[in-house]
Amino acid sequence: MPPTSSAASTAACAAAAGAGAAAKAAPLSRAVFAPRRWHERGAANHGWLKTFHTFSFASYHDPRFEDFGPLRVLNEDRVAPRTGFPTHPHSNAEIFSYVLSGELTHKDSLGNVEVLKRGEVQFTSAGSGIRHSEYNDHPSEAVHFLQIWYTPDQRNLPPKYYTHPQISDAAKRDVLLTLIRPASTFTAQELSLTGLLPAGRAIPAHAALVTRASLLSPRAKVTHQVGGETGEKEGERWVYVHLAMSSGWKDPDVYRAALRKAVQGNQSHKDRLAHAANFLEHVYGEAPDWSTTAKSQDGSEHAARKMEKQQARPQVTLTFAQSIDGFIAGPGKKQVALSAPESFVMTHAMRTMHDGILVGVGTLKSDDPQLNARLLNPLPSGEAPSLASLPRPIVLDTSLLTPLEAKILANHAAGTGARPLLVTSVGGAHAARAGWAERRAALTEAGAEILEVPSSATDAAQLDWKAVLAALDGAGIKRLMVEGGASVISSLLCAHSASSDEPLIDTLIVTISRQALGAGESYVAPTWLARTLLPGSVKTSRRGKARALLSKTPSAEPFGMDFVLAWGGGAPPSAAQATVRVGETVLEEGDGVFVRQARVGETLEIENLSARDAEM
Ligand SMILES: NC(=O)C1=CN([C@@H]2O[C@H](COP(=O)(O)OP(=O)(O)OC[C@H]3O[C@@H](n4cnc5c(N)ncnc54)[C@H](OP(=O)(O)O)[C@@H]3O)[C@@H](O)[C@H]2O)C=CC1
Ligand SMILES: Nc1nc(O)c(N)c(N[C@@H]2O[C@H](COP(=O)(O)O)[C@@H](O)[C@H]2O)n1
Repeated sequence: MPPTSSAASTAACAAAAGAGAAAKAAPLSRAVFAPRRWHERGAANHGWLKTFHTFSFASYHDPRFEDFGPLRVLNEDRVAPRTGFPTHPHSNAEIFSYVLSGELTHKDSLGNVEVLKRGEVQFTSAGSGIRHSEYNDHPSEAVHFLQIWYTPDQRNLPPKYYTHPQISDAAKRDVLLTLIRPASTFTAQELSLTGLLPAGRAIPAHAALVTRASLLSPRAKVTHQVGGETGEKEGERWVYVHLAMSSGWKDPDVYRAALRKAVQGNQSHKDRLAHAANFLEHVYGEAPDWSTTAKSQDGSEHAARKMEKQQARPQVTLTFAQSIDGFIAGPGKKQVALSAPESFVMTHAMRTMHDGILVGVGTLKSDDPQLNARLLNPLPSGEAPSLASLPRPIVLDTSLLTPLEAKILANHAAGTGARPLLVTSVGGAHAARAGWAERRAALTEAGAEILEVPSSATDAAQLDWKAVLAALDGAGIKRLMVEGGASVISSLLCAHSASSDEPLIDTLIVTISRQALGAGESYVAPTWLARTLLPGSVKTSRRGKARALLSKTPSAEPFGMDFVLAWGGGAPPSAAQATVRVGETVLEEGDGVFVRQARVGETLEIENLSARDAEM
């Protein structure tokens, strides 16, 4: 039976913390988030048992991950049919099993025998000592469950055992259901109960922690109020959120091997193409189409999305490569290959997803680029990218100074490149300059199309971005990739930022090279970059919509020695795997996140970004 929606476990763990005034239901102000990625957790595949360990456990040992407050173990286990953990002892641990799918048979030295199914929880306070076994007696179905251990704050307590009546999915849907609370928050009469608890009653733990579960519907949000379950007034708490791997087991060895190849430069050309296509599909929600008939069919999906937004402009991707110290070219605007070979392939793959690639005339003169997709050759089909799949080179060139011998013109004349489009200003100072009309005629003769648009109202020397985009849209450019250089990137970012209600950039993709240039051409001051791009800047921003794109956590992907960061893109929410946002951290299935320095009274928002249920 396929795992359907199940529950996710949110473990909120108490920490000794300094005092501070209680905030009133405000978002976390100074909390520190540290993701624990699924493929970085300890993992073992014993055949009968597939397991992930958040903390050191069994043969997995990492001194950085021993515990988190009283939270000592968080294992996500899949046990094959008719196998399990034979009888073994425990003492001074509180053990919580949470079944996501399948059946788990528990037997212990206190005489308890129980077959736990989805939605059933079981808690053993091992105290001075118990022995138990956990078995999957089902003939054909694996059991998938979380096992979580807490370290009690008292040693050698009398052993105790608790279960719940089955908790339905409906009871956990779109709420944070409290399963465990500190024993100190129960009455003596409540504490005297053991075994099967009344429906809805939380389980007491001998530790300062609260454990909650949720089944979040697509796009639903829940809010965890820090310290809200224990009535505290002030101080700091720690929170751990774990997103269960409900849509199926993922093999960490396969993932790590692919990652190693990607970062060590061991990818074959085919691997590089596949890696680039996967990444772009993740960002845009569609993979590049390299069939010979691709491109210039007006990208129906993009056109549809555009119509939804009623924009008279193309979908815009701004992309560039920068050194680790923030330069996009060397001193004197000398062209530098900052991108690793792997990310160059990704950039060329991205080019084939756009109708036009735009640069300023500065770049055209200094780099003489081709703006084609030659690095994709050969495609998986064995062929070179077809002429029909190539984007049109576009140059912002108000004075029409594009050299007649530019490669983009030569390629077009030779039948190996799409027709260049030169964007110039209509009338005005540029057209009045000596030789403008002659250059216009010569460039047209050389095969270029000339597009005239008004100059910027605020800066007569520059073209107005809204006018440029509208004109390109009219010329059939429905998807535009802006590559640079320094002045163009800077002016587009400024225009985007200034245009609060009608942002101009839909997707931002930045290749961060590990090279440091020390000096060179930067497109913008690093502090401005940080203010504009970094998550959190939205808080201080008065430019809501425009900055909204840039204030989200970007996707990050290694390409050889580079990291590529992508904001926006518009991929539809995935239905294959759950993805949730915890504060500003995005988790995929099997990931967790440590949240430190959350203050009592503050709120942590968790949102399901995917098109399937998320279980925490
Ligand atoms: N690392 C990377 O990813 C990339 C790096 N680069 C590097 O960038 C450098 C070139 O940058 P730069 O010299 O600034 O040249 P640009 O390519 O940014 O071109 C700037 C010129 O474009 C014209 N222009 C017209 N309208 C506008 C507008 N609205 N905004 C900005 N420019 C406009 C202007 O010329 P006019 O008034 O005559 O029309 C302007 O001088 C090169 O060293 C190149 O190697 C380039 C691309 C990518
Ligand atoms: N992605 C990327 N990485 C770099 O390191 C770069 N220097 C650039 N530069 C851009 O690519 C153009 C060259 O294009 P062709 O290979 O000739 O097609 C260059 O002009 C910049 O726009 N990009």
